[in-house]
Amino acid sequence: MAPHAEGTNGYTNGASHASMTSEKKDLFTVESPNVVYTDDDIKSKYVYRTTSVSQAGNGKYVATPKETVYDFKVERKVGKVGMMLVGWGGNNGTTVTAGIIANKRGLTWDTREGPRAANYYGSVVMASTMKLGTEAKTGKEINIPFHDVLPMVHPNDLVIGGWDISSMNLAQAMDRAAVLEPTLKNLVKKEMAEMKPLPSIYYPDFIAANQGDRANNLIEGSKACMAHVEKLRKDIRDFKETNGLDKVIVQWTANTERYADLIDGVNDTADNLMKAIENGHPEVAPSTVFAVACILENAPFINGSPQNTFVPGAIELAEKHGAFIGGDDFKSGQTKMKSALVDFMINAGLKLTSIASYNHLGNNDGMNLSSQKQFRSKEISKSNVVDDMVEANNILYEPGEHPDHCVVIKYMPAVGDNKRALDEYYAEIFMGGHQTISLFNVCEDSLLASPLIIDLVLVAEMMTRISWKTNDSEEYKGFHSVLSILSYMLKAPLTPPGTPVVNALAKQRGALTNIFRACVGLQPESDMTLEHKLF
Ligand SMILES: NC(=O)c1ccc[n+]([C@@H]2O[C@H](COP(=O)([O-])OP(=O)(O)OC[C@H]3O[C@@H](n4cnc5c(N)ncnc54)[C@H](O)[C@@H]3O)[C@@H](O)[C@H]2O)c1
Ligand SMILES: O=P([O-])([O-])O[C@@H]1[C@@H](O)[C@H](O)[C@@H](O)[C@H](O)[C@@H]1O
Repeated sequence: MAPHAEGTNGYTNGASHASMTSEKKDLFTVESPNVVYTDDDIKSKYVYRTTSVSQAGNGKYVATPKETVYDFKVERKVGKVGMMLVGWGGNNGTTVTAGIIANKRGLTWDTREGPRAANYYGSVVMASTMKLGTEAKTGKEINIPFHDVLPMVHPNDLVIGGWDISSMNLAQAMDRAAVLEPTLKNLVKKEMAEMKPLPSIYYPDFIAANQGDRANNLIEGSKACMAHVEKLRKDIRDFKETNGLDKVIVQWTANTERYADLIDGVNDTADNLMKAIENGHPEVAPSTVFAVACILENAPFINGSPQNTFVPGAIELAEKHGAFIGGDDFKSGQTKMKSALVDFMINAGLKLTSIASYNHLGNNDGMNLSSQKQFRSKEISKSNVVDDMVEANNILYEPGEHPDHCVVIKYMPAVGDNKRALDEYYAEIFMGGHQTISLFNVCEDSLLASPLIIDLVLVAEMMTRISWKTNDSEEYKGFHSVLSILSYMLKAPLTPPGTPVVNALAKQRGALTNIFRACVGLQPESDMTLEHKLF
């Protein structure tokens, strides 16, 4: 692909590249012949620069710089967006709902440490910044709120709904969750008492038996069927119509399910999965039925739990329909730290040889995970997070060599949502030495997960308004159905079949940041700062 000639306006439609009117004045404008603003969208030509490597024999390589020109288009109108949570009555569901209400109303409440105000701390979109560039005159670094890099929906504007197998209204469920301060709960409970989860599907074999007591808000039927798919599709359509929404994003924040067996002829292809649902096959999980319903309704579906919701047939179905899916398992605390610390240690040339991760917690999630099959789903998602970082360093690790790694989770009711995470990282260092790093991390699990639920909705919704093409095609199209751009918020990132999984936290954030920058024609964030070195 011949690189686009820099400096010429790649557009002939006469649209000026600075005239822009939109409901919300953008924080910045990109002045470039490759970026055009209209009332409806932002179009940019972006030169994507990579290095193509080929083997030259006897262990040598040839590295060839490569350029691909992409045309990106961002729809500027945000529209009215709904967030539907599966498991809305859980600790995460009630906490994120109360948090958005508190922010929307600008609430403050008393605590033992004094007054506290609503915030979005822990959300990368709402509470972090990115470097826009350096000030022309002074060279000073200018950082902007992440939320302002593209026209994104504001969480305060989200219309929230969802399903739960428990009939409790959101105020009762918030009390049951025991996460938030009573002073805050009192300010939002009236509004939350009006929120009632829709009945949901419940296939007992997929979650711990100890969850049975709360299952009193059910759609009839205890295994997959097309009636369930159609009911959930109708729920989404009704929610959209009742609230006058332009789109709905659905997230699974219900209990962790056991892994589903992967069976040829049942869930290996889209057609077989649909047939399996029609035939009521017992190996189709509730989360997969939700995924199918969302794919058919073209509602992005994100799995915040570790089970293998996206069996191969579900991924193929999403690809066939051009629907967005993402997952798996919110990356909230212990694993988030791990994906940063392991990246630091290995990239510092320290040979990590053992990672021991233990945690205990006393919330309902912990109770569900006290059942071996459900714990196994979580053990898998918490264990694979170091693979890419280890494989990338063939100086420290032989092929197939990796640190010892154990994951232990215990249910201790007394501590409730205040998860305790203890980690020990043990490494070989210079000349036969050792380094031991021990971490003790205490947090309300739901206060870490709730901002991730918000980020996942905001980014997934943004992706529905981004399309791309190359010079040799007229048609713009969406990103691949599997939204690997969501990886930063997830423990076990789902990626398009055959593409690599990246777990390193800094790389995940870099991908998210730089893809959004590319959509307005900006080059990736570079820490080279040559302007401060070459003068
Ligand atoms: N920090 C975190 O809280 C965190 C981090 C990573 C992953 N997760 C995952 O997020 C999920 C939710 O966590 P939580 O603490 O809110 O758990 P929770 O047990 O408090 O809430 C789960 C909710 O799902 C409901 N539910 C179960 N099956 C359902 C179904 N088929 N349809 C609709 N609702 C159903 C339950 O009634 C419950 O209200 C869990 O799978 C957990 O592993 C949580
Ligand atoms: O995100 P993270 O802190 O690594 O992992 C957490 C686990 O430690 C915890 O036991 C579980 O209940 C949460 O759902 C979450 O998965």
